[in-house]
Amino acid sequence: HLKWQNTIVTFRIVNYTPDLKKADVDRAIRNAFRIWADVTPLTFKKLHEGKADIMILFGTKEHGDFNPFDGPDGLLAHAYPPGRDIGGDTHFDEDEHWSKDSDAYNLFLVATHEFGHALGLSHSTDPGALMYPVYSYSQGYPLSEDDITGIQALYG
Ligand SMILES: CC(C)C[C@H](C(=O)NO)C(=O)N[C@@H](CC(=O)O)C(=O)NCc1ccccc1
Ligand SMILES: [Ca+2]
Ligand SMILES: [Zn+2]
Repeated sequence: HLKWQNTIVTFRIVNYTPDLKKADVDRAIRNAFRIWADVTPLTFKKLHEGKADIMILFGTKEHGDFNPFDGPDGLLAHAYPPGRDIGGDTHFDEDEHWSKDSDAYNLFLVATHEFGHALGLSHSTDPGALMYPVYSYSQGYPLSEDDITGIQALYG
């Protein structure tokens, strides 16, 4: 599929980074989903066990999907487009430092970018877009017009 067929999309945080308090990870993930929920008809439901649409985990190097991470910097995270099984799953490179401020790398910002992929967006060529391929820290609202146009072309 290009997109999720249900308006309720489930997610589960399978493990946590030691870089942040559990509550900070939960908040960053919740806020990242809210950004997309606010511009689509989608609702995101957190599961505490079992198989969710979007399984979220932190791992290093080879972490179970044959798309290994690469140590500090470089690849930060990846997410699979909508679909069964690995579809939607979102993985973060635990060899990065995850932050809740301007320190590299801000978990909320990276998660919002990754969930864009998990909802079906690919990269943008617009340097002001959150879906631009390269991380850059910014405060305030993370989505550009380009991001919103993109997601509403899929789910609007
Ligand atoms: C080819 C993919 C798998 C590269 C990967 C990515 O885009 N994941 O969504 C990634 O980690 N990209 C790095 C940049 C790079 O590897 O060149 C990145 O900063 N991604 C996270 C990001 C990008 C833009 C805004 C916020 C977060
Ligand atoms: Ca890395
Ligand atoms: Zn990306």
